[in-house]
Amino acid sequence: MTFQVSKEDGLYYRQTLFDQARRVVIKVGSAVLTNENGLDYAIISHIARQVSFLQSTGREIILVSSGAVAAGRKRLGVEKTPHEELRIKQALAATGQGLLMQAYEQAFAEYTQPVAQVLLTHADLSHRRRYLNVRNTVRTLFEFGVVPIINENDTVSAEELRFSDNDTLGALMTNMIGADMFIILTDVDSLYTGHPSEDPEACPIYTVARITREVENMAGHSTSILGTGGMMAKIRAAKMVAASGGCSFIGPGRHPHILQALFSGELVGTFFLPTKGTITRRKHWIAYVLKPQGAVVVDDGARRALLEQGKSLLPSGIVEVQGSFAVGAPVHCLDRTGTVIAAGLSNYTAADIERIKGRKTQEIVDILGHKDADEVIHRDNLVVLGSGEGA
Ligand SMILES: Nc1ncnc2c1ncn2[C@@H]1O[C@H](COP(=O)(O)OP(=O)(O)O)[C@@H](O)[C@H]1O
Ligand SMILES: N[C@@H](CCC(=O)OP(=O)(O)O)C(=O)O
Repeated sequence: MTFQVSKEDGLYYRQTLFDQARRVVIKVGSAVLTNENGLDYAIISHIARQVSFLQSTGREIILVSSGAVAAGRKRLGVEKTPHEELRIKQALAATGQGLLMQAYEQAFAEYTQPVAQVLLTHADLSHRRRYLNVRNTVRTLFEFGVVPIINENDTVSAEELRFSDNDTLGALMTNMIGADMFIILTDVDSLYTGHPSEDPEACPIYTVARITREVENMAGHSTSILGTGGMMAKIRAAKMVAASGGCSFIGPGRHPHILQALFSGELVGTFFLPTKGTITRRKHWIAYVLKPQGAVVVDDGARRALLEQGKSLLPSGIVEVQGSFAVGAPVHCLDRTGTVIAAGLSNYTAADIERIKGRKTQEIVDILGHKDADEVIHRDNLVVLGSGEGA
């Protein structure tokens, strides 16, 4: 299996990279934080102890915590239904978030560790200024020695503008603050080769060197009873972090000493190494934070130019435009099979691309009566996402 490294190499990477990690994002799932009685105070207390210890070693820690909906559900006695309305979830989150923070405040107080609540919506990260504001606040909290506890602001997040899960939110925070490590604590010991409760032959993976299609396919669609994102969201999140040069870990959040075990280099859970040839934070923001407002389908020549030659996208390589978008909008580039191969910011509106697609750069002025740029997407604003062949 090409995506893995040997146990010995994996151990070496863990010891070195955990030792070097100064900024760490730790995401804890609902499946870890809650039990049949609501919030699991014993687990929250273990997390507070371990995070306070890491903080005392001079590291800066962000906690991304789920659990508001699950805690609110228990508090109000609302049973989970298959297609629960968003407004119900939002009301449960509003009820549970206070309980969650109260539990953290108390648990961290044992270690005189101050904490802060930060609730975010996707819109907060997709506007560059708001994104920078959040980053400044988090940095200031670090200066004060505070552990920020982040969750999605579920009460105001509209369905189409959600992060979709806290694994994604955690990966975006990791990149935003330039953390070296993203730790995902969940209710399984590690990533398994197949869904552990459906595939009796599934075995644990220790180190993933590269997140290939094979690795992505290991994740089953289902989540635990309480979770939202499932393993698929965790692998996607690890891929985002790897692309900007960080490491990720997926492991058992109920293990009372999991963070100590990890930082002393024990072989637990699944460790994802950074990908070589990483992208800048700005490009990461373009590719992963912004939601695409449309797409352009490119021909085989343009596909090669983007994937193999690091070129900009010219109108001549475009065969189709999808959606309606304005100048500067984030768009996806698809190959002829419909696979997303790149993301970027468009220099032209969808309507203008419709008119100049397949035409030479020199013809743009004659067709549109103006020319804002030679390229539809300049390579400075373009991020290659994969070849669609196991990348
Ligand atoms: N290949 C796999 N390896 C491990 N767990 C998997 C796999 N595929 C699917 N899962 C499921 O993912 C669940 C963890 O995700 P989730 O329920 O969203 O937890 P959390 O609340 O921690 O985010 C596990 O309980 C398991 O049911
Ligand atoms: N924001 C939601 C959690 C959403 C979520 O991603 O949950 P999970 O899959 O348990 O990490 C809450 O606080 O309940």
